[in-house]
Amino acid sequence: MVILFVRLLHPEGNEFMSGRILDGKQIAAEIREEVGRDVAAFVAAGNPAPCLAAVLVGEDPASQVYVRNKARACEKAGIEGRTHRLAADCGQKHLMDLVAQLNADPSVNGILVQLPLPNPSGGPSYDERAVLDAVDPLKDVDAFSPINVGLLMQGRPRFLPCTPHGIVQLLARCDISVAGKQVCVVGRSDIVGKPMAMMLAQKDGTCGPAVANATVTLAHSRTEDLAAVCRTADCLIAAVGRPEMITADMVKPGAVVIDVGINRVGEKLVGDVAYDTVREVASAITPVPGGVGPLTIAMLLHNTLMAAKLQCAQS
Ligand SMILES: Nc1nc2c(c(=O)[nH]1)N[C@@H](CN(C=O)c1ccc(C(=O)N[C@@H](CCC(=O)O)C(=O)O)cc1)CN2
Repeated sequence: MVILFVRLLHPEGNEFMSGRILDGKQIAAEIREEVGRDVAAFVAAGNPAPCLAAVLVGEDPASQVYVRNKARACEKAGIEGRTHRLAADCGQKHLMDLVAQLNADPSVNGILVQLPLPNPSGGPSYDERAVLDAVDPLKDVDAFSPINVGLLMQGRPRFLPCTPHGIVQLLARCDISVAGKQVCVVGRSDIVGKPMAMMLAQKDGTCGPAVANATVTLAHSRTEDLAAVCRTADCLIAAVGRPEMITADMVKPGAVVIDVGINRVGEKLVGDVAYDTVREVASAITPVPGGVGPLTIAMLLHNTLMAAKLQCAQS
């Protein structure tokens, strides 16, 4: 892992550090290699290669990239990746039928439905919740089904949602402990914000490596004086989907800043954090691209192998 650690002199004379860059891409590569080795051992023990079915509805360019990258990552790790492409206007029933078919197919270990589902003008709208509810919890490698969300909530998770799990791995592998510390998660989405807050507040070891026991604040668009709330955080996790919304004045000096945002601004990809200026205040920060994003895919591979092992143990 490349760690940049540069000492600078502030124009006003205070010495401070430019934050260490947390290289998610490198850590994701390490995890993918580990999963690849575990897959090889699983297959060498006489099991079929794990199989992940990805369902892509419509032609959203970003979703196409993510699904393609997931298929490539599967292939490299020795996992069979199957992509099911449906037209944007295929309709709820068609999509539900495909999920039911994948649930029933014993050769499929993991199922994911790429989000967001399209919302074509004049076309059918989708009940996303109903689709995610329909995925067999034992194949739910995104951990979006109510059973898996409930198990996490109760502190006995089966699968961990990929992006928050990636962040936990990143912190652990960079030797950053949040135990007893103030963590502020900005954004209350079902995919990132809510499960992230839950995972960091759990007891040690509940969610993998010992990145837990934090005192968590879950902030959102209605939080009063968001800047002041953010400034209380030793670790600030931004998952709001608004380009460069977290500015340096919202960050406590020395805080660890994790940027989950991936926003396209013209040709450029930017996070939810104003990287250049926040880096001057933070002790460590994830870049965009190359931070949290790659970890999402690495943890999906991890979950797919786990699903294959679970199903193997049950048969
Ligand atoms: N079913 C799911 N849908 C979505 C999820 C998810 O976990 N499950 N998360 C996001 C999209 N996503 C994975 O699906 C994802 C997003 C970004 C990256 C990534 O590696 N980003 C790169 C930049 C890539 C680019 O050029 O766009 C980076 O940050 O370095 C991976 C996966 C929403 N939907």
